[in-house]
Amino acid sequence: MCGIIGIVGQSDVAGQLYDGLTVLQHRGQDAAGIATAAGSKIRVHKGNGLVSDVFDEASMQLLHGNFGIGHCRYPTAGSAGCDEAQPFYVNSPYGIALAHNGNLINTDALRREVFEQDKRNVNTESDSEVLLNVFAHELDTQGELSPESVFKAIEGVHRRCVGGYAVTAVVLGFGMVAFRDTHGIRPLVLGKRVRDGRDEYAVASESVALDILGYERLRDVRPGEGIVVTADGTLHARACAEERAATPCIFEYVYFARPDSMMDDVSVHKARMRMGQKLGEKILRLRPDHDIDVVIPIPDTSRDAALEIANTLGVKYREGFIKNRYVGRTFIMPGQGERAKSVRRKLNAIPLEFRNRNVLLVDDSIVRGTTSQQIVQMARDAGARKVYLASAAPPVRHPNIYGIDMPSADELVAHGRTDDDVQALLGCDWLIYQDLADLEEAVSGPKHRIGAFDSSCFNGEYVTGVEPGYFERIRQARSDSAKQARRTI
Ligand SMILES: O=P(O)(O)OC[C@H]1O[C@H](OP(=O)(O)OP(=O)(O)O)[C@H](O)[C@@H]1O
Ligand SMILES: NC(=O)CC[C@H](N)C(=O)O
Ligand SMILES: [Mg+2]
Repeated sequence: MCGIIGIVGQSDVAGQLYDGLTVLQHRGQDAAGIATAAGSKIRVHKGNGLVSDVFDEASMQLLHGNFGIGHCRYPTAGSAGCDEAQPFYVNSPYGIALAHNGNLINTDALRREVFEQDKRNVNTESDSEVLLNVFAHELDTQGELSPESVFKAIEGVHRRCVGGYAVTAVVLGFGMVAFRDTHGIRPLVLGKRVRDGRDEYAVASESVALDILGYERLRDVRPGEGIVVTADGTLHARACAEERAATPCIFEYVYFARPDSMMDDVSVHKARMRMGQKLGEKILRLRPDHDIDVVIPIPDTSRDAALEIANTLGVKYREGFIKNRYVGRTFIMPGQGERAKSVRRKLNAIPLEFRNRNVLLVDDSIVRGTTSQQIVQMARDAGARKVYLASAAPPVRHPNIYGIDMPSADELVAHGRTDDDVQALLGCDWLIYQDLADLEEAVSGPKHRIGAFDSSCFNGEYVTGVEPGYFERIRQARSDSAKQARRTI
């Protein structure tokens, strides 16, 4: 899941973009970049690494302009090389730079179409560069540059691109553009602040970026909607596709987003607490006479849910694993070897909290099983009598194709396995998963703010539909073994 941000201010925005990216870092740790527009130049600085690695004082000083965009990347297409870091730039028409969160599922067909019909070469394997060229071509076919011609171009993108996408772009001499796929799979929020009596606007993947920059959260960008903020700070917005209710990716609430973010008007923190409450109630239903002594979260993301499970069970909550704050998120690391090694480097047990106790470990999700398998063993080594494991999400049994890099079903520990099989594989004494209906209810909340979700990795139902043969193609291109083979060629 990448993080994106776009700002139109009244003075240079590079500093704000940098600060915004640092709080979106949890969405992508592989590469980062900023593009700003001033005079006759779009300036782009990007590279592999964390935001703090990619930028230094010298590079920041070159990023002039009162409007710009930023990106931190977690690759789901192409390679992890620095040529596929974002934003991407294209010189015609006008000069455009674009940053994309999500994943297109018709990239191959689009790439051919862009080359044969639009006469544009896409120079990398990135789906985001394809998306940029589709947008550029669609804008090129419009008349004079105006908010309306940009909206028409976004309509063209929606007609041609299939998949999940939240996008920010800058058009030289004009302003910032933002849009969200027609299902609203990927998140995008709009904010405003006033400086010296003049309006400044920002869009970002998560509202936490708006918070720390002092922007008021106005609303989420609607599915299919286009946003244009011209360089003078005037906001234009209109539907660029038939209006429909958003079906946001439920995995954002389970794992990706920061708990202090609001997404599609739902507090991620509250959603996670409700997940804990529901799972606690399920445990009580199935085992009213349970013998759990203590509930221990697997940090970081499961903490909110674990605390509510403990409250619901009336059992102590203890921090039994200490996280090394200098190791990043393991799930979004590119290869299985690195992920597996990182769990042990990242988490260490406090034996005192485990010795002679029946512990309930809680994780937000179990995907490849990399974390839970090692953690269950660590709990036993630390002296636990029995080790139970609860997952605040249902079993992940299907690939994600809209911006989370789990393309291959056979890498998922629950794929083709019963819950008992997974329990045996992970080595725990009892494994309990959240039910999907409970998860969806937990996220939409008592006010039913979200009617339906993209829950495809849990139920195999893909809101865009999927062409026959697609899953096999991405499995061949993007499975861990395919990536490993590419690295060794
Ligand atoms: O079953 P797996 O394939 O191991 O994936 C699931 C685990 O990965 C994530 O943690 P991560 O370390 O990425 O981040 P966190 O510190 O935010 O929990 C998630 O929170 C689970 O703990
Ligand atoms: N996770 C994402 O949003 C990835 C964006 C884009 N598909 C890339 O691979 O760079
Ligand atoms: Mg985790």
